[in-house]
Amino acid sequence: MIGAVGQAGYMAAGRGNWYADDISKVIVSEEQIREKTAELAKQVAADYAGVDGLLLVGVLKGAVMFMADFARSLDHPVELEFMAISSYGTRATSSGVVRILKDLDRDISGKHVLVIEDIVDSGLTLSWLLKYLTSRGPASLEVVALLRKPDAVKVDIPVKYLGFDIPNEFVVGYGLDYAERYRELPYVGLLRPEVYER
Ligand SMILES: O=P(O)(O)OC[C@H]1O[C@H](OP(=O)(O)OP(=O)(O)O)[C@H](O)[C@@H]1O
Ligand code: HPA
Ligand SMILES: [Mg+2]
Repeated sequence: MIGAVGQAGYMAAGRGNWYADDISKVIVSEEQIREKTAELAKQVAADYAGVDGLLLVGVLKGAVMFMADFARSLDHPVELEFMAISSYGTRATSSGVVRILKDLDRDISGKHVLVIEDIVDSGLTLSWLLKYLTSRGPASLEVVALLRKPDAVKVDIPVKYLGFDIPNEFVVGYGLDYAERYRELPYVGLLRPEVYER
């Protein structure tokens, strides 16, 4: 479980000031994200050395920042594909109903697929997505997830490449939103409950 670090540095640097009253602390800093992303990319590059046709499937919108940084850290040729799925909408808990907003644009059969996710919370999104992708016949299928909430997981998901286990609280930033806001923050922060309980 990763600890919290102070927010003062970001405030002093003038980043995320708009949200100063909404974020109570930084859960994963920009530097921690950068280091972990490089570490995960190194593992993946080693595991897939010599493998042709590695396809990263990013789960929009939350994975947008992580996908971009991970792909650029990876010393291996990849192709990029995106799906947009949503189960949270404007709520702070999963609706349990996964909706496809954008499907794959192509056939993934015979491809080595890595799903890129920002967070495994209840696990419902990935559980659904892994079944869906498996039915499309990839040569292999694994998950790279930046964050996981071990105390929230309802469905056990095999996450081969994991960044951080974090506390079971609602977080935002680095792609993660509440009601479409906060995605652009460069770090992952704890959203004050007053914001989503308003
Ligand atoms: O493990 P779960 O409880 O299913 O939660 C994880 C999913 O929830 C979020 O997506 P969301 O539905 O908020 O869509 P978004 O990425 O467009 O924000 C997040 O980006 C993950 O895809
Ligand atoms: O903690 C979270 N924050 C934002 N979006 C999410 N989707 C699942 N869990 C979260
Ligand atoms: Mg969301």
